[in-house]
Parts: sequence; structure tokens; C-alpha cells
Amino acid sequence: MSQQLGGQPILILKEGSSRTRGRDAQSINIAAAKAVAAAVRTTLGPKGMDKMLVDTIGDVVITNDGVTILKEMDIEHPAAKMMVEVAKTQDDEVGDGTTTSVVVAGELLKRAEDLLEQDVHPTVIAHGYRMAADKAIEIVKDLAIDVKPNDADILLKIAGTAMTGKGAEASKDKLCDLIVRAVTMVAEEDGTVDLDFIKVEKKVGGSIEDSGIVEGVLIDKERVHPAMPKKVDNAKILLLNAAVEFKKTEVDAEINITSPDQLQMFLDEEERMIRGIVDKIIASGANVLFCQKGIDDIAQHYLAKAGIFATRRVKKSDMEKLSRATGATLISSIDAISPEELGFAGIVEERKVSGEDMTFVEQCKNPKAVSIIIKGGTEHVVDELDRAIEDALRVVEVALRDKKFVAGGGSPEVELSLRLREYAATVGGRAQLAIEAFASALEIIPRTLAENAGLDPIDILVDLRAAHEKGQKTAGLDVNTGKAGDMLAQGVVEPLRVKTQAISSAAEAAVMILRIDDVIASSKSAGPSPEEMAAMGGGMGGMGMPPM
Ligand SMILES: Nc1ncnc2c1ncn2[C@@H]1O[C@H](COP(=O)(O)OP(=O)(O)O)[C@@H](O)[C@H]1O
Ligand SMILES: [Mg+2]
Repeated sequence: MSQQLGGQPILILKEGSSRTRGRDAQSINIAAAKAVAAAVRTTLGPKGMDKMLVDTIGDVVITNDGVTILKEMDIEHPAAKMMVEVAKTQDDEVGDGTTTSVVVAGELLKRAEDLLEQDVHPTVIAHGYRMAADKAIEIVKDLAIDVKPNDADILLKIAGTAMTGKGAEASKDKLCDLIVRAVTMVAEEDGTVDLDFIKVEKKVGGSIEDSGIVEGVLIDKERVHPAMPKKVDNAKILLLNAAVEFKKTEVDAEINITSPDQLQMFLDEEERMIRGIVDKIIASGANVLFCQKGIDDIAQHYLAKAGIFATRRVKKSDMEKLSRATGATLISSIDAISPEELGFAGIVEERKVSGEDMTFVEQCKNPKAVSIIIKGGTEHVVDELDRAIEDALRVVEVALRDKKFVAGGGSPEVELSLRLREYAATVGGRAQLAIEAFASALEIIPRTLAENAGLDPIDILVDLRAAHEKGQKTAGLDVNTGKAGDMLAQGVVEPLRVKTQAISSAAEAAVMILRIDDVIASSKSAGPSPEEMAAMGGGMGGMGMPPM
């Protein structure tokens, strides 16, 4: 890396650094980003395929979920990493539409490359893309339809669309019903939903059909002692984040015991202390104890004797859910135990789920706490179901919050493409070319949906464009007939935000990648290591560079 100054090269970068500039840099970045889009493209839509990802220790994940695939892949290239960020942002913001956003970003870059080839300057393309994205969001908002309050039907369809193609197909209706019931139970008057109230508990064993909903909190723990009651009615619940054990000395102390009497005294003292703790618990009136730490044998014995149901080593997230559901305070010291801190549930009971004991906390003080148990034949099935349910919960939540949805199946993309072309004509100049490229890029969604369903993408696009030109704004790809169909009538619907977010994050990433014309990579990975440099006689690369 050098500049000539009177024949003398000036090195400004460390030896081993690499630098790519201009069109080369753009081409490489675009190629990397396109490769990411190509990697997830085949998973898009109801007929999308799955990917099997195997990590370095041989763990296998089978999934159809864009963001999961990209997170699991060990992506190195910086431009490719920016595409992964697109999927992550989409996932954080709406929970669905991750593949869509990445595929659109890839196509925007591909179209930009054609324009670069025609000598359209990257800043002009970037500007046109920004204008197009703003316009597209405006148009899609205009296409959106209101979610009416208490319209469970539309929520079921939104959940169903998010779940299609995710290995949950056979039991989709059942799962959608669970999801919508759970969300509506948790929803506030104004439509806001705190998904933290919904606990999804996975269990391997049984079939998807055995999945169910519990009005309350489900904890994957059994009671610590068989002599404890299996079921407690009118449960007064204590949530304790402190060990019910003999306190170990803080400093390393040695206790010298010289006679059996002394040992007995020591043991008696230990027992007396634990009794003290248990008595405190009993005195508070608690009949159920969830402990985040351990409960030792002696304590278990006394708790059982007092008829208290106790579980130990409960996860922190579960403790928080229990606190919200039952109204109990999370107590972190034994001294703080008091009747005022207890929570309430109508029933606490240990029951078997797929052969394993779990604790059900039902009829909670706060009825806005629900759990969904999902069951499936194998771990892979359950994991993918969990991801599908996660997506569906999120879209239902978003739809309730924004109260807007659009038809899916490629219909908004075709409509946007048509309207953006009309808009481009009013803009004129070189920006027009970029807006037209943006318009064409959006058609990648219906094209890919068609390809993945084994249909001819050209035929479908012609069909869809014709339908939209006739004013059928919700015409999308009916994967069963292979023709244009009314997505609204077929119940293929998505929250508005899935589309607006996908458009804006795809456009932002494409613009960001396009504007890069110089990639300077430090020698960290490529060049020789400091040890190698030392072996080479030290600091050769630094020649001509003043010490900083
Ligand atoms: N039954 C269906 N018919 C046609 N298109 C569908 C259907 N269900 C979902 N889609 C479309 O599939 C796309 C989403 O596919 P998906 O694999 O979930 O990817 P993403 O990660 O982008 O959500 C959306 O465009 C959606 O409208
Ligand atoms: Mg999806």
C-alpha cells in the first residue's frame, strides 16, 4: 500500500493490511451480500425448504427461519455481516419477515450493480433507493387494513401465515388457536401485550397435538421431597432467592472438634439454625415455597413435615414470571420473609407432562399469566416449533399493537412495484432509474415464492401484474393453484409492520453497502502475527512509518 512521492514509497498502513478500492470493493461487497441472500432464499414462503446446520461440535439445528440460519452460520465477510444485521433488526423489531428483508436487500444490491455498470454513480443510486423506500412505506401503509378489536379471526390468520412452512403445518390450526388464546388472555384493554407474561415450555415426547395452554405459570421442576403435598389449594406463595441451608462460614475457618459431644453440639446447632429458617417460613403463613437456590435435606424434612410444597433451583426468569403472576415479592434474604410478601394462586400442583413431573401454578392472582406447553416427537421438532410459535406470538402482538395488517403472498410487493414505477416517472432524471430498480427488486418476493413452490416465476409475475393493473390489490400467489389468487380471501395476512420494517432495513443495508468504495482491513487476520514479524527481524513493515 504505497503512494509515490519523488520515487520514494510512503507506507501508511501496516505490512499485511489489505486494501480494496473503487469498483472492486463494491463488487466484492455486493457479491458477499448477495451470497447471504442466496443462502436463505430457498426457505422463503409456504413451500420453502429447511436448512440443516451443523456446528463445530456436531450439534444440529434444522430450521426454516432466516435469522436463525444466519445466526448459526459462521459469517466472516464484513458486508455479509451487515446482511445478518438486517435479519437481526427485523427479528428484534417484529419477530417475522427476516428472510424477506435479507432477500430484498440482496436483490436491491444486485439491481444496483447493473446501474453501476451503466455508470450511474453510487450516491445517485443511494438517493433514489432512499426516495423509493420512503414512497414504498407510504404506499404500503395506504394498503393496510384495520384490525378490529376482538377480531380473533384475523389474529388466527396472522398467526397462521407466520407459521406456514415451519414444520408446524399439520397442527397449525391447533397451535394458532393456542397462540391467539394466550395473547388475548394477556392483552390489556388498549391492545398492548406484554409477551413476558406468556411462558413457552418445550417438552420432548408425545405429539404436537398434545400441546396445550395452562392458565397460569408452568415450572419445569418437581417438589423436593415426596412427603410434601402434591397439590396445594389456596396457595400462599413465597419466592425466595436465598439458600435454605446451614450458612457456610464466609471466611475459610477451621472448626476443631475434639470430642463426640462437640460434634453433636455442632450438628444440633446446624439443625437449630435450619429449623429457625423453616419456622420463619411457616410463621409467614406460606404453604408453597419456590426457592431460586438450594434447600438442604434437613430443611426439606421440616418443610415436608409442615405440609409445605417446595421446589428448589428455580430459574430466575421463572421466579420473575411467578412474581408477576402471583403478586409475590422476590425476597433475597431470610430476614425479609413476612406475610405481606406472599403471593397467591388458587392451585399449585405437581403433574406429569410426557412422563416428567412439572409444577403447575394456576388460578393466579393476576390472571394475565399463561403458559403454552409444546410437545413434539424429537428435540429438533420441538425447537423448530418453538421458533415458529415465537414468530407467531410476536406477529399477533404487533398486529394488536399497531392494529394494521396487509395481505401477503407477494401481493404487497407486486402492488408496490407497480406504484413505484408510476412514481419513478414523476421523478425523472437518474434517480428515476434507481427507483425503477427498487420497484423491480421488490418483485423478488413473488418470484421466489413461485420458484420455491416449483412454479414458473415469469408466468406468475405476468399473471400477478395483470391482476394488479386491473385493481386487484390483494392478488398474490396461490401456491395450490399456481395462479393469482386473493390473499385476503385465503387468509394469508401479515402485520403491516413486517412489511414496513423489511423495506426500511433492506434499503438501509443496501445503501450502506453501496456507499462503501474503500475497504481497509488490518493485518489481524490476513497478515503475519507479531511473533512472525519478530522472527522476520522485527518491524520491517513499519519502515517509513514514524512511531505513533
Ligand atoms: N399460504 C401462503 N400462500 C402464499 N404466500 C404465503 C403463504 N403463507 C405465507 N406466505 C408468504 O411467505 C412469505 C414469508 O415467508 P417466510 O418463510 O415466513 O419468511 P420470513 O422469514 O420473511 O417471514 C411472506 O411473503 C408471506 O406472505
Ligand atoms: Mg415468516
